Amino acid sequence: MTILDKIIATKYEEIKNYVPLTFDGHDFPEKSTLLQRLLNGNGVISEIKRASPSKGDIRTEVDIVAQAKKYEEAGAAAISVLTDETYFKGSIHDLYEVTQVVSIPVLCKDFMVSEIQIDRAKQAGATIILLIVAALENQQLKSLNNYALSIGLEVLVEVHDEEELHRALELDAKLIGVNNRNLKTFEVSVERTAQLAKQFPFDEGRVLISESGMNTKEDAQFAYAKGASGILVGEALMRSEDPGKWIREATTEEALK
Ligand SMILES: O=P(O)(O)OC[C@@H](O)[C@@H](O)c1c[nH]c2ccccc12
Repeated sequence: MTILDKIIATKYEEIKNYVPLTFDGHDFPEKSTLLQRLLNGNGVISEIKRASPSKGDIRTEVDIVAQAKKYEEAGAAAISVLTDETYFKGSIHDLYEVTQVVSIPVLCKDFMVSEIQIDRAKQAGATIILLIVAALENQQLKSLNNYALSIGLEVLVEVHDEEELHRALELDAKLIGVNNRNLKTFEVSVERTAQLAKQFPFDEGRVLISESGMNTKEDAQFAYAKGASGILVGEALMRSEDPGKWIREATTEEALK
């Protein structure tokens, strides 16, 4: 059993125990789309990540509202909030706290296997959800994708190899994330982005986002040079003394317009 299998199995258990949310799903600051922002220029999807199965605790006691505001002020393309509780020490409440205070797009970062989770993400104010191709059967992938789009959410479709990229393209996904980290072995290599970029149809209105293992500005420049429009950064920003500076240095001028 891989770690991904374990996370998914736990997720099904978690879903059984969901208590209805009290958030009303309205009155959030209005948010632009991530796709539009990344078509304008290269930017950083900045993540709130307290812990992870590969790194253990990163910064569990962070003031996430302050952190999210720093991200937004620096010109982040979007904010990603890890909501998985068991393996990442996040929660749907973390997401809700962030969506209330920012007006840039917010990604609910979780292992989506059911429409209930998508409804909850929306109720908590997310504007984007993640679908991990490696974690889903084709039918499930399609129906969750259609469902999320039908309720007005954007979908970031995550891939790790060529076969998964083709499955994402079959959905006509516009936001495709190449995860540089293998979720089965935790191995990280930015070369993944370079490899898959070679197969990527950079037609109008489709963007590649390079996810994970972006530790330095040079990593960001490398990903952009290979064709990425955005990068998704968690740990480096959570550990940085000045996440705003990190984001500004990895964002192009056009992205801020
Ligand atoms: O902390 P990093 O290496 O910058 O990675 C961020 C992000 O890409 C990573 O958190 C991530 C990418 N895809 C995921 C799927 C589930 C959970 C987490 C992730």
